[in-house]
Amino acid sequence: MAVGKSAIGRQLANHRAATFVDTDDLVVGQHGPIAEIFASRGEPAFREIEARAVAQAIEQSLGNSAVISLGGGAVLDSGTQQLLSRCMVVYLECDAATVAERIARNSVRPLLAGDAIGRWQTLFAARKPVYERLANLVLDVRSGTVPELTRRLENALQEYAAETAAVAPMPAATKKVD
Ligand SMILES: Nc1ncnc2c1ncn2[C@@H]1O[C@H](COP(=O)(O)OP(=O)(O)OP(=O)(O)O)[C@@H](O)[C@H]1O
Ligand SMILES: O=C(O)C1=C[C@@H](O)[C@@H](O)[C@H](O)C1
Ligand SMILES: [Mg+2]
Repeated sequence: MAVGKSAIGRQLANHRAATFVDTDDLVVGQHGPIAEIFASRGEPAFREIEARAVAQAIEQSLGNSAVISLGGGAVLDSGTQQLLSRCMVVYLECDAATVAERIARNSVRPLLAGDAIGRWQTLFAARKPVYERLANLVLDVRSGTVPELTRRLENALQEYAAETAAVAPMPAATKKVD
Protein backbone atom coordinates (compact mmCIF):
# COMPACT_ATOMS: atom_id res chain seq x y z
CA MET A 1 0.00 0.00 0.00
CA ALA A 2 1.10 3.54 -0.86
CA VAL A 3 4.07 2.38 -2.93
CA GLY A 4 2.87 4.31 -5.99
CA LYS A 5 0.84 1.76 -7.99
CA SER A 6 -1.86 4.30 -8.81
CA ALA A 7 0.44 7.30 -9.33
CA ILE A 8 3.01 5.48 -11.49
CA GLY A 9 0.38 3.40 -13.30
CA ARG A 10 -1.54 6.51 -14.33
CA GLN A 11 1.61 8.20 -15.68
CA LEU A 12 2.69 5.07 -17.53
CA ALA A 13 -0.72 4.82 -19.19
CA ASN A 14 -0.55 8.51 -20.20
CA HIS A 15 2.90 8.00 -21.64
CA ARG A 16 1.77 4.96 -23.64
CA ALA A 17 -1.56 6.49 -24.66
CA ALA A 18 -3.09 3.44 -23.02
CA THR A 19 -6.27 3.10 -20.99
CA PHE A 20 -5.72 3.41 -17.26
CA VAL A 21 -7.88 1.47 -14.81
CA ASP A 22 -7.49 1.60 -11.04
CA THR A 23 -9.43 -1.27 -9.51
CA ASP A 24 -9.91 0.61 -6.21
CA ASP A 25 -11.65 3.35 -8.22
CA LEU A 26 -13.82 0.75 -9.95
CA VAL A 27 -14.88 -0.62 -6.56
CA VAL A 28 -15.62 2.85 -5.20
CA GLY A 29 -17.59 3.77 -8.32
CA GLN A 30 -19.75 0.65 -8.02
CA HIS A 31 -20.05 0.24 -4.23
CA GLY A 32 -18.98 3.44 -2.46
CA PRO A 33 -15.95 4.25 -0.28
CA ILE A 34 -13.66 1.33 0.58
CA ALA A 35 -13.61 2.21 4.29
CA GLU A 36 -17.41 2.03 4.34
CA ILE A 37 -17.44 -1.38 2.60
CA PHE A 38 -14.99 -2.72 5.20
CA ALA A 39 -17.03 -1.19 8.05
CA SER A 40 -20.47 -2.29 6.92
CA ARG A 41 -19.77 -5.60 5.11
CA GLY A 42 -16.32 -6.72 6.28
CA GLU A 43 -13.10 -7.59 4.49
CA PRO A 44 -14.28 -10.89 2.87
CA ALA A 45 -17.11 -9.02 1.11
CA PHE A 46 -14.64 -6.34 0.00
CA ARG A 47 -12.32 -9.03 -1.42
CA GLU A 48 -15.18 -10.57 -3.45
CA ILE A 49 -16.16 -7.18 -4.84
CA GLU A 50 -12.50 -6.43 -5.56
CA ALA A 51 -11.94 -9.75 -7.37
CA ARG A 52 -14.93 -9.02 -9.64
CA ALA A 53 -13.58 -5.54 -10.37
CA VAL A 54 -10.15 -6.94 -11.26
CA ALA A 55 -11.71 -9.59 -13.54
CA GLN A 56 -13.79 -6.89 -15.24
CA ALA A 57 -10.71 -4.69 -15.74
CA ILE A 58 -8.64 -7.54 -17.17
CA GLU A 59 -11.43 -8.78 -19.47
CA GLN A 60 -12.00 -5.30 -20.86
CA SER A 61 -8.30 -4.76 -21.43
CA LEU A 62 -7.79 -7.91 -23.51
CA GLY A 63 -6.71 -6.93 -26.99
CA ASN A 64 -6.26 -3.28 -25.92
CA SER A 65 -3.34 -1.41 -24.51
CA ALA A 66 -4.14 -0.91 -20.83
CA VAL A 67 -2.41 -0.30 -17.51
CA ILE A 68 -4.31 -1.69 -14.53
CA SER A 69 -3.40 -0.60 -11.01
CA LEU A 70 -4.54 -3.11 -8.37
CA GLY A 71 -5.35 -2.56 -4.73
CA GLY A 72 -2.53 -3.78 -2.49
CA GLY A 73 -4.34 -6.95 -1.39
CA ALA A 74 -5.99 -7.89 -4.68
CA VAL A 75 -3.38 -10.52 -5.51
CA LEU A 76 -4.41 -12.64 -2.53
CA ASP A 77 -7.43 -13.94 -4.46
CA SER A 78 -6.70 -17.22 -6.26
CA GLY A 79 -8.93 -16.33 -9.23
CA THR A 80 -7.08 -13.04 -9.60
CA GLN A 81 -3.77 -14.90 -9.47
CA GLN A 82 -4.90 -17.07 -12.38
CA LEU A 83 -6.05 -14.10 -14.42
CA LEU A 84 -2.75 -12.32 -13.79
CA SER A 85 -0.89 -15.20 -15.40
CA ARG A 86 -2.20 -13.78 -18.70
CA CYS A 87 -0.87 -10.28 -17.94
CA MET A 88 2.46 -8.52 -17.70
CA VAL A 89 2.72 -8.07 -13.92
CA VAL A 90 4.97 -5.40 -12.39
CA TYR A 91 5.75 -5.49 -8.67
CA LEU A 92 6.75 -2.11 -7.23
CA GLU A 93 9.20 -3.07 -4.50
CA CYS A 94 9.25 -0.69 -1.55
CA ASP A 95 9.89 -0.54 2.20
CA ALA A 96 8.31 0.84 5.35
CA ALA A 97 10.68 3.83 5.62
CA THR A 98 9.69 5.04 2.15
CA VAL A 99 5.94 4.85 2.73
CA ALA A 100 5.97 5.98 6.38
CA GLU A 101 5.21 9.63 5.73
CA ARG A 102 2.59 8.77 3.08
CA ILE A 103 0.61 6.42 5.28
CA ALA A 104 0.91 8.59 8.40
CA ARG A 105 -1.48 11.07 6.77
CA ASN A 106 -3.67 8.23 5.45
CA SER A 107 -7.35 8.17 6.29
CA VAL A 108 -8.79 5.93 3.56
CA ARG A 109 -6.98 2.63 4.09
CA PRO A 110 -8.95 0.68 6.71
CA LEU A 111 -6.29 -2.02 7.08
CA LEU A 112 -3.80 0.64 8.28
CA ALA A 113 -6.04 2.09 10.99
CA GLY A 114 -4.16 2.56 14.29
CA ASP A 115 -0.47 1.65 14.06
CA ALA A 116 -0.21 2.35 10.31
CA ILE A 117 3.47 1.53 9.89
CA GLY A 118 3.29 -1.63 12.02
CA ARG A 119 0.28 -2.84 10.08
CA TRP A 120 1.94 -2.03 6.75
CA GLN A 121 4.99 -4.08 7.76
CA THR A 122 2.89 -7.06 8.86
CA LEU A 123 0.83 -7.06 5.65
CA PHE A 124 3.92 -6.62 3.51
CA ALA A 125 5.76 -9.53 5.16
CA ALA A 126 2.80 -11.83 4.50
CA ARG A 127 2.25 -10.67 0.91
CA LYS A 128 5.82 -10.28 -0.31
CA PRO A 129 6.19 -13.92 -1.43
CA VAL A 130 2.97 -13.63 -3.47
CA TYR A 131 4.09 -10.37 -5.09
CA GLU A 132 7.42 -11.95 -5.99
CA ARG A 133 5.86 -15.11 -7.35
CA LEU A 134 3.41 -13.29 -9.63
CA ALA A 135 5.77 -10.61 -10.93
CA ASN A 136 7.30 -10.63 -14.40
CA LEU A 137 9.20 -7.46 -13.56
CA VAL A 138 10.29 -6.03 -10.19
CA LEU A 139 10.92 -2.28 -9.99
CA ASP A 140 12.63 -0.81 -6.92
CA VAL A 141 10.61 2.33 -6.05
CA ARG A 142 12.45 3.25 -2.84
CA SER A 143 13.95 6.35 -4.43
CA GLY A 144 12.94 8.67 -7.25
CA THR A 145 9.99 10.84 -8.11
CA VAL A 146 6.87 9.49 -9.78
CA PRO A 147 7.95 10.81 -13.23
CA GLU A 148 11.46 9.34 -12.78
CA LEU A 149 10.11 5.97 -11.71
CA THR A 150 7.65 5.96 -14.61
CA ARG A 151 10.53 6.52 -17.05
CA ARG A 152 12.53 3.72 -15.39
CA LEU A 153 9.54 1.43 -15.65
CA GLU A 154 8.97 2.31 -19.30
CA ASN A 155 12.61 1.55 -20.10
CA ALA A 156 12.52 -1.70 -18.15
CA LEU A 157 9.33 -2.79 -19.93
CA GLN A 158 10.89 -2.11 -23.32
CA GLU A 159 14.02 -4.08 -22.38
CA TYR A 160 11.91 -6.92 -21.03
CA ALA A 161 9.84 -7.05 -24.21
CA ALA A 162 12.98 -7.08 -26.37
CA GLU A 163 14.64 -9.82 -24.29
CA THR A 164 11.60 -12.09 -24.11
CA ALA A 165 10.36 -11.58 -27.68
CA ALA A 166 13.31 -13.55 -28.99
CA VAL A 167 12.63 -16.60 -26.83
CA ALA A 168 8.88 -16.64 -26.01
CA PRO A 169 5.69 -14.90 -27.11
CA MET A 170 4.53 -14.33 -23.49
CA PRO A 171 6.33 -12.97 -20.39
CA ALA A 172 8.33 -15.91 -19.07
CA ALA A 173 10.61 -14.87 -16.23
CA THR A 174 10.92 -12.35 -13.44
CA LYS A 175 13.34 -9.49 -14.01
CA LYS A 176 14.56 -7.20 -11.21
CA VAL A 177 15.40 -3.53 -11.83
CA ASP A 178 17.30 -1.51 -9.15
N1 LIG B 1 7.97 7.97 -5.73
C1 LIG B 1 7.12 8.76 -5.05
N2 LIG B 1 7.57 9.90 -4.51
C2 LIG B 1 6.75 10.71 -3.80
N3 LIG B 1 5.43 10.47 -3.58
C3 LIG B 1 4.94 9.34 -4.10
C4 LIG B 1 5.74 8.43 -4.87
N4 LIG B 1 4.96 7.40 -5.24
C5 LIG B 1 3.73 7.65 -4.76
N5 LIG B 1 3.72 8.81 -4.07
C6 LIG B 1 2.56 9.41 -3.37
O1 LIG B 1 2.21 8.52 -2.33
C7 LIG B 1 0.79 8.44 -2.20
C8 LIG B 1 0.36 6.97 -2.40
O2 LIG B 1 0.61 6.61 -3.77
P1 LIG B 1 -0.41 5.68 -4.57
O3 LIG B 1 -1.81 6.05 -4.22
O4 LIG B 1 -0.01 5.74 -5.98
O5 LIG B 1 -0.08 4.28 -3.91
P2 LIG B 1 -0.76 2.87 -4.18
O6 LIG B 1 0.33 1.89 -4.25
O7 LIG B 1 -1.68 2.99 -5.34
O8 LIG B 1 -1.59 2.63 -2.82
P3 LIG B 1 -2.87 1.65 -2.58
O9 LIG B 1 -2.34 0.27 -2.34
O10 LIG B 1 -3.50 2.19 -1.36
O11 LIG B 1 -3.72 1.72 -3.79
C9 LIG B 1 0.20 9.40 -3.24
O12 LIG B 1 -0.04 10.64 -2.62
C10 LIG B 1 1.33 9.51 -4.27
O13 LIG B 1 1.30 10.72 -4.98
O1 LIG C 1 -3.56 -3.54 0.76
C1 LIG C 1 -4.80 -3.68 0.88
O2 LIG C 1 -5.32 -4.70 1.34
C2 LIG C 1 -5.66 -2.59 0.40
C3 LIG C 1 -5.12 -1.62 -0.40
C4 LIG C 1 -5.92 -0.55 -0.99
O3 LIG C 1 -5.46 -0.30 -2.31
C5 LIG C 1 -7.40 -0.88 -1.00
O4 LIG C 1 -7.68 -1.87 -1.97
C6 LIG C 1 -7.86 -1.36 0.35
O5 LIG C 1 -7.67 -0.32 1.28
C7 LIG C 1 -7.08 -2.62 0.79
MG1 LIG D 1 -3.72 2.61 -5.57
